[in-house]
Amino acid sequence: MDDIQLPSWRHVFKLDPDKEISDEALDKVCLSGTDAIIVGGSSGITFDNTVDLMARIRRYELPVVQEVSDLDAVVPGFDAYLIPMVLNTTNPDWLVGQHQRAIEQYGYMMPWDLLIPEGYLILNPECTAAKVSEAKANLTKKEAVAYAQVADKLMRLPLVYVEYSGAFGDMDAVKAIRTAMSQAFVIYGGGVTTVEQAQEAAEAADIVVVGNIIYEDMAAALATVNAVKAVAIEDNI
Ligand SMILES: CC(C)=CCC/C(C)=C/CC/C(C)=C/CC/C(C)=C/CC/C(C)=C/CC/C(C)=C/CC/C(C)=C/COP(=O)(O)OP(=O)(O)O
Ligand SMILES: O=P(O)(O)OC[C@@H](O)CO
Ligand SMILES: [Mg+2]
Repeated sequence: MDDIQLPSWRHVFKLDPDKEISDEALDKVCLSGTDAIIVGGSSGITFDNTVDLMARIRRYELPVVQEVSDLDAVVPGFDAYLIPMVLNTTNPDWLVGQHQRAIEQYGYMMPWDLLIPEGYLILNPECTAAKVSEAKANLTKKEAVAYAQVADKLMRLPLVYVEYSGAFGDMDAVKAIRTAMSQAFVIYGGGVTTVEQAQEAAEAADIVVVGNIIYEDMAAALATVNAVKAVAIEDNI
């Protein structure tokens, strides 16, 4: 984690291997001033489409990390691997089950130093990740904060990812989660499409992730970089 200086990240683009992106568009994303690229998605992720995207991003200097959502699509060569553990899943397979099988399968070849576990809190019941991981995503603010505290204070995970993929979330809830953390950084992702939303998210979370808008409106996506970085956030931990 030290090697990729994740605590200094403020803005990150998430690229989906299952979606087409032209070389020209990728150039804009990678030279945008964002702090890093996350490669991941919740469906249609394969080894081949992930290798292809990683190789194209590797031409640039910025860090590139894979968010693992399918064991068959783990690709060597990323700077680090984000490992989601879905805190509010109703099926332990998405919390520790697949993880146990992955560790058993990789054995001594597991690059432990490159793994960054993230307590994944999915708060948009309509998003693919919620459906895939059987998450109970309709939570009150109090319930959401308590889940995040499980990750931070009991599991001591370095990251809590508040996921609203596809919809702009409740920034009061994100702020309350961040305030309740003792050591975990809070990543926010979901529905950031405008400068105003980027600013609001940057006031609430340590790191803001921007995904879908890249494929819909490149200018709007690029504008989120400076919008996030212009917001100073006080150290929380
Ligand atoms: C030699 C070498 C490099 C080895 C690597 C070894 C390695 C890294 C092994 C993996 C270790 C490990 C413990 C893996 C865990 C495996 C695993 C599959 C865990 C479960 C992941 C999980 C909980 C998936 C559920 C869905 C989810 C939360 C996905 C991630 C989030 C995401 C990308 C959401 C956004 O998706 P998107 O497609 O944008 O969604 P929309 O449709 O809503 O836009
Ligand atoms: O695609 P969007 O809605 O921007 O969300 C970003 C990210 O949190 C998805 O995992
Ligand atoms: Mg997406």
